[in-house]
Amino acid sequence: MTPRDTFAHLGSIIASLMFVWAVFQQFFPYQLRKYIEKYSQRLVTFVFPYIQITFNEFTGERLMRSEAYTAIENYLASTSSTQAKRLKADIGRNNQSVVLSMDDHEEVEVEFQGIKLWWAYGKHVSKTQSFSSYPVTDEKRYYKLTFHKRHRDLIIGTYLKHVVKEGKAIGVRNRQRNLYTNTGYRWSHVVFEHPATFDTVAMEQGRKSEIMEDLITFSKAEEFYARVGRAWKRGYLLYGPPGTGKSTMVAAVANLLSYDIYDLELTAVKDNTELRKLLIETSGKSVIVIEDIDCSLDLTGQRRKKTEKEEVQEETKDPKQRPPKDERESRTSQVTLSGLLNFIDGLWSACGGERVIVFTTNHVEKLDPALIRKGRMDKHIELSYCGYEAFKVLAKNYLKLESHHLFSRIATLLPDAKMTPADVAEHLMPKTARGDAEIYLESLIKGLELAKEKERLKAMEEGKEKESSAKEEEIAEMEENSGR
Ligand SMILES: Nc1ncnc2c1ncn2[C@@H]1O[C@H](COP(=O)(O)OP(=O)(O)OP(=O)(O)O)[C@@H](O)[C@H]1O
Ligand SMILES: [Mg+2]
Repeated sequence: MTPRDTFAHLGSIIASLMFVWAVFQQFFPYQLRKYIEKYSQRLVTFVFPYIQITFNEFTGERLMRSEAYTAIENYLASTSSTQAKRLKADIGRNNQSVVLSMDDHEEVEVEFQGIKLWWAYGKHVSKTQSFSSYPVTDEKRYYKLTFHKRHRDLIIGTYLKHVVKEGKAIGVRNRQRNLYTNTGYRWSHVVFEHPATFDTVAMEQGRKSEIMEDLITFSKAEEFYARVGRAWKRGYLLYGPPGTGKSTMVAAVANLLSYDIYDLELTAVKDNTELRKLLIETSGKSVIVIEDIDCSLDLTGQRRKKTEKEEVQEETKDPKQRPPKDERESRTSQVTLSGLLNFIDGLWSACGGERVIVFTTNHVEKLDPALIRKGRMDKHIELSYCGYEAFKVLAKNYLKLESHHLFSRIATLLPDAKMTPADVAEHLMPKTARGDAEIYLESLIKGLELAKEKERLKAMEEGKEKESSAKEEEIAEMEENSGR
């Protein structure tokens, strides 16, 4: 029997005595009763050297759900599922996993810096008479923390802060995440449930680990950013041909860090004021992504101009449906590069909470160096054609294959075929109910051979073009010389 059990036993004896007291109290005069009550309380506190703190589920006049209660619930979830004998189960807020918590009147033991503490879960039930004739049962749930009074300072000062911080972090990890998109200057959202993770992204393991480490370090560096006086943000530029996994990687980043995603469509934003409004509304713990940045911003500082075809379409519209000219013109006075840069540099210093900002592009060479300099876009990541290591990731994920005799043939074809991971993945997609890996690998080999041949012809064409333009230049030079 632990000392606390002994005290608990003692407590129940005192409780029984108090019950006896309650029965007989009506026979004692009021003054004497008060006197005995006061001293019995003191006696209990004296012999029971433990402190108890109750955290009710609802607090305040408006009965808001207490943040501390929710944090404790999250904090105790894993201990409860391993220790408690009676558990309650519910669907988590991410709508995917089952969350376990201890049932009524269960208790778990926790250790903090070598000190034992006990968390109990309980409820007070009271019956209140409602307007209908049926009484309504009112349940008030609570967590009760018990610890020895000699640890009072440590528990109240350090441990409770630790519980709330830890519980909130677990809550963030388990929360339902959203994908926000903007229509004009308004965000709307859907639940974000993209399955991509760094395990499914096909790229060399070394680069993958480096990116993951960078992200995790960033997400834990709140104190560092505060100390050096920098806004807690990190910029990523993902570039490469279409179908090499840029959008997939954005989803993997959000899943790794448990962040929301804000997919900012710059072409739908009228001007810098709207852009500012949108960015200020983003919350912390989010990835803000601007896809195809080269198509959204003309890098002279103005937004992409309408193509001739779009202009003609607008002009040939029914005049009744066509917006007035002023409005059409004002809609093309757009977000500027300098506006965007100002926000990236300045805005987030004023808003708390970490943010990862990602630009994607197919044409990195077109980007203004000001947009992608270090400090704005801290990491430049090239996603390129499928190499052997990337292929192996796809084969493992799509076909559950770690090795195969056809792998060596694929390894020799890949470098010259210049096939994107999206195309490789297409060959590995299940096409029949009877999924035979060999059929898919052979289809990929055929695809690679074809792609290699195309690349060869393209190179020849380019070679010819170069040759003929060199010849043209030579002729022009000769003509010029002879004319002189
Ligand atoms: N590196 C990769 N790892 C895993 N899957 C990939 C990879 N690249 C492409 N894919 C697959 O191909 C599809 C298209 O890829 P994704 O949309 O990420 O390409 P992208 O680089 O964003 O292309 P775009 O430049 O056209 O936007 C994805 O659904 C994904 O399944
Ligand atoms: Mg994309």
